[in-house]
Amino acid sequence: MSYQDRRPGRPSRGKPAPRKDGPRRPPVEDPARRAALDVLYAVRERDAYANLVLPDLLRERRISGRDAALATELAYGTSRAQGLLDDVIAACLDRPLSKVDGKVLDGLRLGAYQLLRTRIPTHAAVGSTVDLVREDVGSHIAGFVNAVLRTVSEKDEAAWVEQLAPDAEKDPIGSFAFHTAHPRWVARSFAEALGDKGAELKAALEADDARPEVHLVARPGEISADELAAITGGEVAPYSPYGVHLPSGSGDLADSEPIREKLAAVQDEGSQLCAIAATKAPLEGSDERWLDLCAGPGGKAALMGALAALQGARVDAVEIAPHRARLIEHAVKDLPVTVHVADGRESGLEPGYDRILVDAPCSGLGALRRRPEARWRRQPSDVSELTKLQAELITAAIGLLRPGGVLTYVVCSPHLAETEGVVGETARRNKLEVLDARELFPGVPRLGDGPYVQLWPHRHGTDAMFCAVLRKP
Ligand SMILES: C[S@@+](CC[C@H](N)C(=O)[O-])C[C@H]1O[C@@H](n2cnc3c(N)ncnc32)[C@H](O)[C@@H]1O
Repeated sequence: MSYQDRRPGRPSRGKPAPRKDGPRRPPVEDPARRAALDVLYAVRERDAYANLVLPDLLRERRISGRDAALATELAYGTSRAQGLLDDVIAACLDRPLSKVDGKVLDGLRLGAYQLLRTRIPTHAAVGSTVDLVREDVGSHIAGFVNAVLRTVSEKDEAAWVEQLAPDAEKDPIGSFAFHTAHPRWVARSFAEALGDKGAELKAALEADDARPEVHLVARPGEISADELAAITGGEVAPYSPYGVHLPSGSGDLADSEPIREKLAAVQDEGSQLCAIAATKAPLEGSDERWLDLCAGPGGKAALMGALAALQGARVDAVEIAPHRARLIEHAVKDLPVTVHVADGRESGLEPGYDRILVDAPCSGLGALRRRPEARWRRQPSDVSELTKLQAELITAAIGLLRPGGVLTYVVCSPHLAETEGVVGETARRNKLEVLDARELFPGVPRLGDGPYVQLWPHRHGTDAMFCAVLRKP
């Protein structure tokens, strides 16, 4: 289908006639789809993060209730499924996708998502999308958008996948990747970490494509997980003693009382478990000086700080980005945590720490559920740059650790290069003892053969966090 094929007003056989091109009608009031489309523009044009743009936009425009839920579903769902939607749209065009104007493509993605992955009726999905694109790009494009979306609507998602996905026998990873809207390289990295190209890979990718639950952490010493669950209507988490899982659709939490009062914060249960592990790794001798070397925005620093307060320890929190350091300051207010804006590779801090957490910058492949557009933005080449930085940060941490001290290395990724690869190599080179991290995750099932811990959404309901614990001789 090309722009020329479908001019506005040209009737299409057997389908509802597109609207006549006439004087511009006032736009239909559709705040949810308008917000979702504006989020897609921001992600594509400004490299914005959907999960940061949308909440601000909903607040600014006072969109709430069902409209907010629909905007969220459409903005995040469309971002998450982008590659799959693009393949379907491309199959309906007679020109490369790269020749389609950016705003028009965002509109087509939004429309195709509604057609393939929601129960919104075809006429509403198509009509509302055509209206939005017409408003932003002009009437001349309406016929084209209408025609492409009508073609998309001729099959459901399963039929499109059947037509376009690689053969499952010949290319199981490519096939699962296509079915679950993941780039192939991401699916391959999951397969390598799991050691599986079959049912478990499928389960991992499916869980990664589902909307995640929101987890809260109850601040130790302030409120128990039971109390927090009772206040919020959530459920006590299965593994973290401080965790609460909220029911889906809990809405904007920033204003809820426990969070405002700093009794609780939003934090994935896997992150909680890793921060707790960093504070519990076995140690002989003093246990008072703790360091969080990559601390922004401060989730783990706050949990470590609360645990440090209970046992008379202190935490230094290092962060290279000043704006993220400010977020840490906010998160650790009233806790025994000192924030330093510095490069962790040369922080200038006094060596001799008893415990150090290196929660290193990483590809984030373990939290793709929470960052809707990330899977399509990340590139394999990002990983090699990151592993260099990760190794440098671990090496700097080793220099700051006292003999007998423990270093916990965490990334939110299952990619072997930034997990076992970087840790194994750096530990060998520096003659560190690798401890069995599984012992620091009591009650957590399916942790494999050790000594490292890799959590997974499909096994544990957490982000895919990796944790290694090393002791300096
Ligand atoms: C994975 S995040 C840490 C998350 C944090 N621990 C939490 O739980 O909220 C990694 C952080 O490291 C910071 N960072 C990147 N390079 C750094 C460096 N060379 N030194 C210190 N921090 C760095 C990033 O800005 C980012 O805030």
